[in-house]
Amino acid sequence: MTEHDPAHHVESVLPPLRIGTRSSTLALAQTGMMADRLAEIAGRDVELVRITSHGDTSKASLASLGGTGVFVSALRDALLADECDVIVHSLKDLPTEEVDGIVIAAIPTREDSRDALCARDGMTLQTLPLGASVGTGSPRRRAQLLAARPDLSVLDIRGNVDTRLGKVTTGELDAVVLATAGLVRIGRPEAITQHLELDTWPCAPGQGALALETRSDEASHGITALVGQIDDIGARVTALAERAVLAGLEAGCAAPVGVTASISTAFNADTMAATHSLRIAATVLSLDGQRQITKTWNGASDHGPEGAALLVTELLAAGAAALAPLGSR
Ligand SMILES: NCc1[nH]cc(CCC(=O)O)c1CC(=O)O
Repeated sequence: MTEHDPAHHVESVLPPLRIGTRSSTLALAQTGMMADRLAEIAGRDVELVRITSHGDTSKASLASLGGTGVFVSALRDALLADECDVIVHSLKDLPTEEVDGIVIAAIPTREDSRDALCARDGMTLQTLPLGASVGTGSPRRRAQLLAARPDLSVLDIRGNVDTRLGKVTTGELDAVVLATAGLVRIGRPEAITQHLELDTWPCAPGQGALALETRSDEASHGITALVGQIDDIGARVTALAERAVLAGLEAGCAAPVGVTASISTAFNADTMAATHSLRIAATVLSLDGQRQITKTWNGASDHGPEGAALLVTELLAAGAAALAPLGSR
């Protein structure tokens, strides 16, 4: 998908649908995929509008800039200013509180939500040498790494997915932990030397899911409905259940919290109907990885918000707030 792909040129009176995106390799890859799908269903031209924020140009740590929210705000400002019609985010980077004038019009089918170890020489968490250096900017991943291997030297890194991978290629680090989804989307799945399984290594809430936002005013209803056609109910239910736990804990994407939701479908021969059950597992870790609390909930897939609320109550009752700085959202 390029900004002016002739394959997507359709004669019509409508101006092109403008899709706002960050300019990182990952953002362009995932927005391009969504642009292709929207062009197909919209029957009209689409164009990408690149939005650069302070977070993309500054070398300061992400935390000092106010977290990943800096990227999100720039996109939302452009959407509200009518510089674009749709914006595409990684759902896990979206703060959990709602914003006036904006709706999540679609959460498309989710990519693999597992984290991945990308180590030199094909190594795994088990085979990395004693004291090996592993890079991550995420407190959750740091805590999970130290829980598995307290001897590791976990280094705080930031930058785009390609920059992070580069630190392993050049020998600066022995390994980095990244999201499988991002690696797949930028076409680098071969860099993965070990998938970290969700039952022992829960992901960030919403990891692997995208969120497409539109304006919620009357005039934008047509666009919201159009974008809504690429919503995936399973992705929405699981990703929003995971985010509800994060919101209930009043935690942000930088908190050492992993939440994984999954749906299983069974056919009931008595009622001749399929039942969809939802499982949510939430873990809060201490920053040093030495302590963790995990709670799980199983129920009907349309009771995700209630399940998430119950988990939050149980986690807090078990002392989650004392275990880790959940922080402000
Ligand atoms: N915070 C950066 C970020 N936001 C979304 C992804 C990956 C793609 C996804 O989770 O959908 C990444 C990179 C990473 O965590 O490795």
